[in-house]
Amino acid sequence: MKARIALSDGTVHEGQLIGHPGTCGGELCFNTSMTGYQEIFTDPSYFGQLMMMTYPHIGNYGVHPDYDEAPRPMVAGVIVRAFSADYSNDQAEGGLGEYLSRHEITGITGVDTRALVRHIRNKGVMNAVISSEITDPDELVDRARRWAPMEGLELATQATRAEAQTMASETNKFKVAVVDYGVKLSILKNLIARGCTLRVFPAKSTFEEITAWKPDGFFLSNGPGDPRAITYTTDTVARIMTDGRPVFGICLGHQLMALSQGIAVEKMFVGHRGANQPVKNLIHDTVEITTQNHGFGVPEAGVPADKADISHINLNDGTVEGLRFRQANAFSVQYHPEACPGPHDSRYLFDEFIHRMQAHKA
Ligand SMILES: NC(=O)CC[C@H](N)C(=O)O
Repeated sequence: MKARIALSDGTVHEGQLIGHPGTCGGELCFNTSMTGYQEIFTDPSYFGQLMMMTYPHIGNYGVHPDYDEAPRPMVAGVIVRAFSADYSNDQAEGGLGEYLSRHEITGITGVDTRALVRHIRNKGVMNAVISSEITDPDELVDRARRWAPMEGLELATQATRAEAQTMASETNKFKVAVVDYGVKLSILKNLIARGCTLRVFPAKSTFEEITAWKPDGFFLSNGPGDPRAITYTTDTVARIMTDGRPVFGICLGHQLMALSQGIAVEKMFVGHRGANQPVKNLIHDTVEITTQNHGFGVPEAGVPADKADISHINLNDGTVEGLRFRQANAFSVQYHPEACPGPHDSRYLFDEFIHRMQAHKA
């Protein structure tokens, strides 16, 4: 079946439907990871976004429940160059096509993704619509134009859990309160593997609700949408930051921590999404290859010296990738140290969080 993708600037490409027949829309992003499509499609930070993979062959190793970062795909839609209906992987428990169909995700294949990625790279990220049912290009472009812009969009309430949940570790060395704005499962697994018993709280939880559990530290998660729109958590984050117990934040969590200290967060031109982004650790003077997924960021000029030190920068464009806060027992990174998918260069950050909780307890 034919499908089309239309961008809000009038660009239209034709291809074939994959997954569920229908119409979907959102911010058109691209990811440069060569593998890991299932982890990417299920990353809750991508809620409300259309995901275009720059790697051309997608689907060829199937799907497996262990690769899920959430119980279902979270992207709004999928764009690929050459979808593979056949797969070959002795672990696979099914094909990507039926997986997308089962979860009612609409996608398009046979699209010149190189041309589309370069287009966005030059013009900046923009909204788009994919459809297998609307054939009129003008109507599709019109729908893309009318789709809600990512700036100002609050999406964490659609990615968080409804109720607090405890996840025990065998050794139970530390109690970590996780504020879930759309947390990736592999982040929780990294904390549990280091002896942390977790209580994962819904995004709207208050400081009192969270601290009643008596955690040894706080973790502020990744998540979708514009961090400046998540105003219901402002008070909670501010009080967590002045509490004294260690705080670690990843991506959206990092952005919320920055905002709580009066540090600005802005929408980026294109953003960083992929498993191959070089980052320099300015404290260790080393380079890490990192996994990233963000469209907002902290501008370097907006980090006052009395508020935070920049600990990491992106080597492609020099943007801020990590902060050590001066007025809080807190550190954060813009990228994803759990790296699912991706190289594990940055997992030392989870160990640092453990060391900080050890030191604070002592
Ligand atoms: N991975 C994330 O937490 C993404 C944070 C935020 N939604 C952004 O796009 O910048």
